Amino acid sequence: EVHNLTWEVSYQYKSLDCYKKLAIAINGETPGPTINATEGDTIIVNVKNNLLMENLAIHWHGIRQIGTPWSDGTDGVSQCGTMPGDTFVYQFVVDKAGTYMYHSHYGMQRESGLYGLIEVSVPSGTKEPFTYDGEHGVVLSDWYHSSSYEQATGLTSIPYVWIGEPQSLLINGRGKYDCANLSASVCNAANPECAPSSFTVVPGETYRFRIASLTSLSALSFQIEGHNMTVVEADGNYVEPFATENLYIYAGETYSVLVTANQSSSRNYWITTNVVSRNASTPIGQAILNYYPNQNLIPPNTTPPPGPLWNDVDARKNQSLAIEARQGYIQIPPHPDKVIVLLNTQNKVDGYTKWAINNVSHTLPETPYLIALKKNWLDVFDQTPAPESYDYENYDIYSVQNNTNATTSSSIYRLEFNSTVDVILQNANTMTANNSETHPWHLHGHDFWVLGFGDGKYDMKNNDANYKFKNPIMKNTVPLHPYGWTALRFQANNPGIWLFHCHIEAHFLLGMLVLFESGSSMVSVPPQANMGCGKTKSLMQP
Ligand SMILES: O=C1O[C@H]([C@@H](O)CO)C(O)=C1O
Repeated sequence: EVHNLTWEVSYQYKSLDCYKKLAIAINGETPGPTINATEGDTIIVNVKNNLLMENLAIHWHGIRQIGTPWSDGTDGVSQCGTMPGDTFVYQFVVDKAGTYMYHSHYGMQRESGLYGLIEVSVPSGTKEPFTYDGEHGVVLSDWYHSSSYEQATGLTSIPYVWIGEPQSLLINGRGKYDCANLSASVCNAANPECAPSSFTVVPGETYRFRIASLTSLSALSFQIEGHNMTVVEADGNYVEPFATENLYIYAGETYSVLVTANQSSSRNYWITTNVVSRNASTPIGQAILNYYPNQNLIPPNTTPPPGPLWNDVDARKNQSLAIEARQGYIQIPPHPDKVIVLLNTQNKVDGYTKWAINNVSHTLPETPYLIALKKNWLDVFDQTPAPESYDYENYDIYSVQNNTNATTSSSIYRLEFNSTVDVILQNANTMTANNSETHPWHLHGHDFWVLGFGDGKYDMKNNDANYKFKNPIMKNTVPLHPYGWTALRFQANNPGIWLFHCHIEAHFLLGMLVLFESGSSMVSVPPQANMGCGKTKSLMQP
């Protein structure tokens, strides 16, 4: 089946958390429309940029774009941003059932609300390894009252101005800011736009909640008062089911959990989400689990569950360790052809605060990499190979980072086509004493196997011994925990050039990204629609 969608992207005044602020909407809505499709379907999205004053690119997060790298929607990598007034047509196949998402991949635009869910069901006649009676989609996001322009300006200035913590957490685009002391024209608690989201369940039935985190900064915990959840899917891959009271979810991750409506049906229950990993004052986000036939917006008279403590790192690591592939769904190449170690540090470069990988803070070129590679334009990006390791014998990951030798570069990693690559993400202290952050790393164009997580410095001499998992799950986004390491393996089997980056908007802007090229010479000639910027102007036909 072919789904032909027409989207108009524009700024709209929204009161998502009761506070009136500009948001980017698709056909007037944020979150945008959910894309519902069946495995094997073709999705065509005609995206009209009505933002008036800024470019646009939309990334289909978790969709591997096999054979369609032009549709990955990443400004500076796969395409030139679509200019105001122009329409860009994305076309791709959703080749694997599961829960995915889409969002802007232009500057820090995602922060403004340009995102939504992609739900891909199994082909008819195929059974999933679990059953349920109904389903609900849940988009989690954090919400700032400052604009992405103010944020990006502060982050790229001297002195550095950090964005701070979000004002609200949203569940399906609805939150509640405290409007006390603000005029009703700015913040109106009675505005129906910020009434809580409500999810209706029939007593006794089991529901699949497809949950995606589109936060720009926050790591979250998600919980439903009085109900356990069973995790069954992560990033479009089946999980060996495990029950939990709360789900930790990092920016760029998706999960499916099964929830049975097995509590007293005489009332509704709270659904809450709260910030973890950072010491935020952001209030919890709230929604309602509505037991039919109670009225859907009646707030329970219980205290909403506050969720786990922000600094309970062990609980988060334990969930990471609990996620394994569902039995029967594992096939992994036994050995890597190459091992790349990526040290994550916060650095100063020429007085600017940056994030760097092996001391290189990455920048995107004017001309998209994919087209530069196809055309063999050597002057578009730095041809020096990106560094594959750091000085791990001497480097102290616990000391305050004050590298003076960090640089910026547009260099890339070139991987042999079809080779198996292990990537070890190594965390370290930031430029603040006794501080190391959580970074959710997302790979475009592929899923990877999660080989293991550990504390401290990864032991390079004792490679495989560090890998803990018997049944590594495939994912496209994985957390790197404070002062720890995360190991993953993937096959470079998708021709093109693909971003691998921290999914925190501010960190991506500040260079916390790398690029993996493989088999790009096999990619066919780029559509004109992807061109128009940098050197690609020379390819435009009249
Ligand atoms: O990139 C970041 O900068 C701040 C802090 O390190 C300096 O203000 C922070 O918490 C980040 O994640």
